[in-house]
Amino acid sequence: MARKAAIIGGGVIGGGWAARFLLNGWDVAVLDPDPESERKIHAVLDNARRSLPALSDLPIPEEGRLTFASSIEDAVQDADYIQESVPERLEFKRDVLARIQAVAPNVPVGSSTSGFRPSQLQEGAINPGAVFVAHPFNPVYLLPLVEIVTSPANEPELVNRVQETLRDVGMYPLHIRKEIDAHIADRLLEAVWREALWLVRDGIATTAEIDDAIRMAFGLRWAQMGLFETYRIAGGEAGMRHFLAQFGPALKWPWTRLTEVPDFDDALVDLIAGQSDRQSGHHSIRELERIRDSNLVGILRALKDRNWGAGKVLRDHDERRRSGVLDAMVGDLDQPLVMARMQVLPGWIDYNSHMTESRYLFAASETTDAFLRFIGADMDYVAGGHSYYTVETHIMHLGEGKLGDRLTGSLQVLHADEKRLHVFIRISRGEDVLATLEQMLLHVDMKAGRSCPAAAAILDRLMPIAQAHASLPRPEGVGRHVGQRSG
Ligand SMILES: NC(=O)C1=CN([C@@H]2O[C@H](COP(=O)(O)OP(=O)(O)OC[C@H]3O[C@@H](n4cnc5c(N)ncnc54)[C@H](O)[C@@H]3O)[C@@H](O)[C@H]2O)C=CC1
Ligand SMILES: C[N+](C)(C)CC(=O)CC(=O)[O-]
Repeated sequence: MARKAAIIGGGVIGGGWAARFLLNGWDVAVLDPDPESERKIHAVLDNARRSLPALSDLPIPEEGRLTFASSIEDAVQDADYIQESVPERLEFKRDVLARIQAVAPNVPVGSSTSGFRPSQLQEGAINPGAVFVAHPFNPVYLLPLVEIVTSPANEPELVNRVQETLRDVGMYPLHIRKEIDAHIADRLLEAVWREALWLVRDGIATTAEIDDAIRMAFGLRWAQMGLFETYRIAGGEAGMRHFLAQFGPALKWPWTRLTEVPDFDDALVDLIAGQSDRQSGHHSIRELERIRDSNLVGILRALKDRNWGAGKVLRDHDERRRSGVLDAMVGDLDQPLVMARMQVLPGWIDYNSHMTESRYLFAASETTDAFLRFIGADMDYVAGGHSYYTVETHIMHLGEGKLGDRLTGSLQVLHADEKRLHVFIRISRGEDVLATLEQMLLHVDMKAGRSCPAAAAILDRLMPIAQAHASLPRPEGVGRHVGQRSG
């Protein structure tokens, strides 16, 4: 049975939480008194459905059930997890938490608060131990970080359980060592934000120029290495010590106005809002969200290819899901085995507006790799020095994949012996086969650089499948060479 999350407050952040849980297969109940809330949540969900599935080549779980509750009691009933995302006012949040705990005192309830400490939220609570801060980042359905801030009232067992829950929906819980106003990330962001306001107010730069200064340079560095690793490199071969010796004294000069706050008078608000309108007003907010989301997907996928930073979180999430997905997909062993489910992503489309040829080979690799893991030739096996290498592939293109198409990769074993694995892969959209790939793989001793028999445990899994597939009709196209007439 699907687990249930109750989302209390369905604005910018509550909507993002709802999408994160729903697209990871949880049922979600949203409570928000705003009469427009349902429309807004659906708009956020539409954007999330375009972007989140593109982070992985595994199929996303079946979407959970979304309901709109009419009361807190209704929303939190049977909930496994509760997330509060109401406006940032302490008394208001305390009141909402008290109403939640009057009906669900023992369910973990995370607060999205950007600045309050958990002990402030826990004051006067019915069960302070179940209340903690789970501070996410916009868009919650794409960005993995969630700052977990706790107080001594929170038992380690609950904190571990909450982190597990959030990992399950693809997030990266960072447990902050000590509670502090505004946690970690918002302290850093506020420093930049405050300085930027001065630069605009003093006429040094426009909002667009400040954004360029960030996105053309250090924003890119921060996205993949953060601050300290970046500065270590900036110290040259001598590293961080040299960097500190060179730039540490400059902190005293001082370049910034960090402790001062500009007056938010009408003149400053008009200046910033006016410049922002000129910079970005030709896009609606939902359009800007879509631009942001597809850029984020591109960056995250690049990091995922490198197994680095936020990309490593995506990979780990795939690994956690992979075995469950495979078990649910494979089906009868005496039929071609559905080993991969994929979606045609924007980066797979070429100048002919269809799925580019190299991606068919990629789709086949995903299929074969899943099969190899299925028979036990997984990463541990490879780490032991043995693997399968592809020595020949023949691709036939039979149809056109289009952006967003959901594809399956199925695999039929044509022949297997202790060294050779000869397979036939179909890349299909529903019943339509878009491409077939015939491949020969050889089992190799990677250190020696030559073929050798596979381990007995691998053959024990492989050979029964090969025998079962031997009675399947031989697929049309097996053994074809380029230029051969069909029929
Ligand atoms: N906007 C952002 O970038 C981020 C905000 N946060 C935090 O998330 C929380 C919510 O912020 P946003 O979503 O930006 O605000 P928002 O104004 O977009 O959403 C707040 C929602 O709460 C609803 N609400 C008001 N009274 C309620 C009640 N009694 N019960 C249920 N819902 C109620 C409102 O109708 C509104 O839809 C705040 O604590 C904020 O600090 C955290 C991370 C980022
Ligand atoms: C502006 N903000 C303080 C609400 C921002 C956050 O809390 C996190 C984010 O998404 O930047």
